[in-house]
Amino acid sequence: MSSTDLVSTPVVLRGARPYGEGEPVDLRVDEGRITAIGPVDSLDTTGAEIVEAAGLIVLPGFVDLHTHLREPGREDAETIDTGSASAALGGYTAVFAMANTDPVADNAVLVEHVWRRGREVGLVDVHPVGAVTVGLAGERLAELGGMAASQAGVRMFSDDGLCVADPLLMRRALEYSSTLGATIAQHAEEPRLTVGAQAHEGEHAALLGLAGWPAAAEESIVARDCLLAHHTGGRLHVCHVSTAGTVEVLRWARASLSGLRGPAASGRRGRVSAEVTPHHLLLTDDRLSTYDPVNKVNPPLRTESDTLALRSALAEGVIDCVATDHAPHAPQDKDCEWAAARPGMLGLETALSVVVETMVNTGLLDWRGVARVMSERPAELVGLTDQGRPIAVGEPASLTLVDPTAHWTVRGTESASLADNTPFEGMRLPARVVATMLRGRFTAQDGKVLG
Ligand SMILES: NC(=O)N[C@@H](CC(=O)O)C(=O)O
Ligand SMILES: [Zn+2]
Ligand SMILES: [Zn+2]
Repeated sequence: MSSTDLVSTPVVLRGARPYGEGEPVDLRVDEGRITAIGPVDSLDTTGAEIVEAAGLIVLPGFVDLHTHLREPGREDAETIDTGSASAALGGYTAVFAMANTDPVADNAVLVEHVWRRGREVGLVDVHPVGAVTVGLAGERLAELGGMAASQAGVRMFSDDGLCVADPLLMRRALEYSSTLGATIAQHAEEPRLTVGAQAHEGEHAALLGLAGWPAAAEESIVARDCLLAHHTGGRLHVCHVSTAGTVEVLRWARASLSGLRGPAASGRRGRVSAEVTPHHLLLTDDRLSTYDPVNKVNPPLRTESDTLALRSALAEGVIDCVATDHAPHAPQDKDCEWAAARPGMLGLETALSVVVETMVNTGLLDWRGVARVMSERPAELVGLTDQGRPIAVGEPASLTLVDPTAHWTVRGTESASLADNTPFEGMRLPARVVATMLRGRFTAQDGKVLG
């Protein structure tokens, strides 16, 4: 039995505001579900642990469609255990673990192993993402059916880290996965346009003499794949959208290719969804001047006008959700010269604060909107039925308590992740996750992980 199945003590959360709206309420949780919601001090507290939550906001637990947990293969950078702890501290109750491990998660045995290990740790639901192609080699399709039918019930496939560049293979992947009700998450990067690329192709890369990664390398693949999704009826999810041009392509695809939007259209005419990372919402390529590889990421940090376009697209729903692309790296892979460093940034513990800084404090999203982009929409995209649910009686108690008035200073060394490659080091950010509850049991409280 996994620790998440243990019967938990009843809890009454006292005085929090669901979605930051209306009057504070008390919310009672028994055996993993919300059993009562009422005015403060109106509920039966018999046998319950009372948790004071005045001034806090309660949201549905966050769902991350894009996490790198590095196990198996790079347990020196992250493990399912440490990555789950980081997720719980960040307010997450479910994460999708990318397949670019060593060995690659391209078969039923491996995805079941990751899934089972996630259950044993029990801090967050770990859903393995299966590779699209065998060994991420981009040559032949992996056994998608076997992974979907395994205990792990894989519902998302991705070669993330690499692009499924061959259009015929991408077509076949979309066709095959649609019969499984699964989604292909594409790392959109035309490899011929990014040979040796080190940074966003623009003014800063030119000044520093770094080989450029042009926006068109992303946009051309996104355009191609939207057409293929339309043609095949497959479900496409675009990973880490980073450019204003990609936003325009998504807008066009949704407006002109009928059937690309909304659950009603899923299945027959194809469907396209997209995510943006917190770092692409906040950071720009002017950070490159320090040559600090902590700023190296794929796709690269872009320009300010890109960040602004990404923010509006997220607010409007052209980009569906926030996904962290939490990419821990061991010190020897980051504390080295720029060209040798691996791309990737930590993200799980800072995601909410960066979303508040870029989306809430700018007036682009309210807390209801935060629930939509960090929990409800990602859960819906992959068909999770017990995550991203309304905060209502009878629903699973997978919840995140947030202090909207807190400020904190990011320190990589204080994170639960094994790695410390946060690009937000030393930044003072707004809002803090105070507690995370997975099916009625606290997984994190006041910055501590509860195992
Ligand atoms: N984002 C990154 O820069 N790196 C990711 C791979 C990826 O998401 O493409 C990683 O696995 O480290
Ligand atoms: Zn990627
Ligand atoms: Zn990734």
